[in-house]
Amino acid sequence: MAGNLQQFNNINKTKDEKRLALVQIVKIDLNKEVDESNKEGFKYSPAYITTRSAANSGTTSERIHCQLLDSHNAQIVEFTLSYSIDYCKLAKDTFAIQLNSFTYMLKFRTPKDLYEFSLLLAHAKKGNQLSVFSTRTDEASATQYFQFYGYLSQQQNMLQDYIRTSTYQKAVLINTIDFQDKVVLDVGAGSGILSFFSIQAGAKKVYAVEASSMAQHAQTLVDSNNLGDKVSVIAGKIEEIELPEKVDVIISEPMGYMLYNERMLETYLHAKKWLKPGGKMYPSKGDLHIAPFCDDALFMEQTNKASFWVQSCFHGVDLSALRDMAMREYFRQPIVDTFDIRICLAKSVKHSLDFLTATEQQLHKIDIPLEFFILESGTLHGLAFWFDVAFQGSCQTLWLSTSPTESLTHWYQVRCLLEKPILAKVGQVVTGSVSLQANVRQSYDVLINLMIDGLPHTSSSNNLDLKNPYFRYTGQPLQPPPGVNTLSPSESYWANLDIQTLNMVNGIPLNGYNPEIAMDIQSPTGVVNNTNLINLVTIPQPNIHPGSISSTGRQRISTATSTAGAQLIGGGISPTLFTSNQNQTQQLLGSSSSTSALGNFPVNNSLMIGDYVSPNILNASYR
Ligand SMILES: C[S@@+](CC[C@H](N)C(=O)[O-])C[C@H]1O[C@@H](n2cnc3c(N)ncnc32)[C@H](O)[C@@H]1O
Repeated sequence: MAGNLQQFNNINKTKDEKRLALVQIVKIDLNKEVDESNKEGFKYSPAYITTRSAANSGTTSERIHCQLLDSHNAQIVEFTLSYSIDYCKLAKDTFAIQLNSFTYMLKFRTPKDLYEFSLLLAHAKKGNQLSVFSTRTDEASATQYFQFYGYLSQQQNMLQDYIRTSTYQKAVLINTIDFQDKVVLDVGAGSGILSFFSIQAGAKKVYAVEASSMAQHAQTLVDSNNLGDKVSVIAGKIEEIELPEKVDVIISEPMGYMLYNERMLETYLHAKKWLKPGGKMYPSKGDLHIAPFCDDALFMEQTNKASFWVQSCFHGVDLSALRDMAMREYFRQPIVDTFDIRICLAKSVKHSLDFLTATEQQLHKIDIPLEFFILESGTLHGLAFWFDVAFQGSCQTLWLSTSPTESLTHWYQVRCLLEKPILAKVGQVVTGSVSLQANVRQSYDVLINLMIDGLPHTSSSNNLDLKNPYFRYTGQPLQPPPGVNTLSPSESYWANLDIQTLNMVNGIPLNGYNPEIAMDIQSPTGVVNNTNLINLVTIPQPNIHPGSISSTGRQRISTATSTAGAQLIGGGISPTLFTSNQNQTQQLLGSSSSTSALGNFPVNNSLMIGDYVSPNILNASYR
């Protein structure tokens, strides 16, 4: 009898296949009585169980594949261990496992052998338990999601969002004290860009965890940048991987549309199980802003689309029975694009989330009470959403903003329409709520409820599907909403021109009224070359693509006239300009040409839309 389990543990048929000895296997058909031959079976005679790990489809977790073999190596039964398999210890040396309608009694030579075998099973069952991620995510959604992020082109789109990427880099580099000689966890590392920034700030070790196949590309970059000793790329989900140590800092870019789409913030919060007490989070806080807006054109556009279904004789067919369904479908779509802040009828309500203290569970249902003091009369067509995140570093706090008043990012803004708009008058108070209910499609059902305070008959609500937004951004310059002019536009235009003319000499703008500007320096081409003015040709341009979102969408509407002011919000200014003088910065910010002010890169909006594939085309866009 080959009863020593330890001895058989060492018999590896393949690298990860183990053959374990059993005393005997008795198969019991629960519907029949145990026959005589099976009684014999309890005598010691060799039998085996072999276990082999097999990758789970689409995930990095492993299953344990088992075979029960008799003494002649013939297979008795084959099965895969899962958390749902029933097994129990029957006696100090006997173990029962139920597979389909049969129970197999596995009798071991000694209790110690049984104990070792049950440890193996317990471990396998644990390994097969659904992770937090799998429990909350539909498998098809996860597959599509990680396929999306496995494309270099999608990572490029994010990297090329200049506001996003440069704000992250700046947040890290102005707070090197938080990174110097520290251990960092990069949650959802993608190409590894945030890991590289952490190393630039002096981190001694970075664990770059990435669940999509992008992990391989990140490894390539780590190797080609000779950082293999400092950056460890770990392929897998944060919820399922193990780290060799706890970390001082967690860095991540987990924000989706409306902040919460993708449910990756939950992954970010989950990662705190690896954070040392007192550790830092980059970013550390998120604010979701919500404001009521008026936009007749948008409302009409959606309504008109549904009007197609009003036709009573479309190729001879009456479609009108589906008109209401079509309306429902269009109004269930949150609209992703940008707008002039002046369409907002009241100041935004802010809902803050402190990433250091928040829990994953808190994000399963987010209820936000609303109270708006109407500042502008108009038809309230719905709610506009945008978000800001803060990097509250030990040295300095930096904000990354997706506000309509700031430079456009690839998150744009999101608007949720009401099918039944509300007429709101200045001085009135609008109350209500937004409820975000997480779903297994890595997104949220958005329920909005609004009414003029004290007037229940004005109440209006809508239920939207954040997973299926309508991508409406065209890149066209923004039009101010009608009815915002309190001065005569024609007169103020000419008045403005007069002021500009006063400030020009031979068509060249003066630095205010500064008489000291020398206008007499001639370039070899004969063009006046004023050293106080920025020279777009000779300024070294950063080797950074300004991003696919740019000047045609919206330049930052800013009251800040200094570079410092712009730096605060991570505005769309090239790093080289942080050192240039105020005139230069202002001149560039004021640029309205169709080439980017940041590096003379031509901006092609149709290309941009092509890069950020509309969810309505592929139904697979997360950003
Ligand atoms: C918005 S991208 C950010 C990529 C990169 N950090 C950057 O800033 O460019 C989010 C990344 O997180 C990964 N990710 C999402 N959920 C994850 C999870 N649960 N575990 C590990 N990676 C995840 C995605 O595959 C994706 O590459």
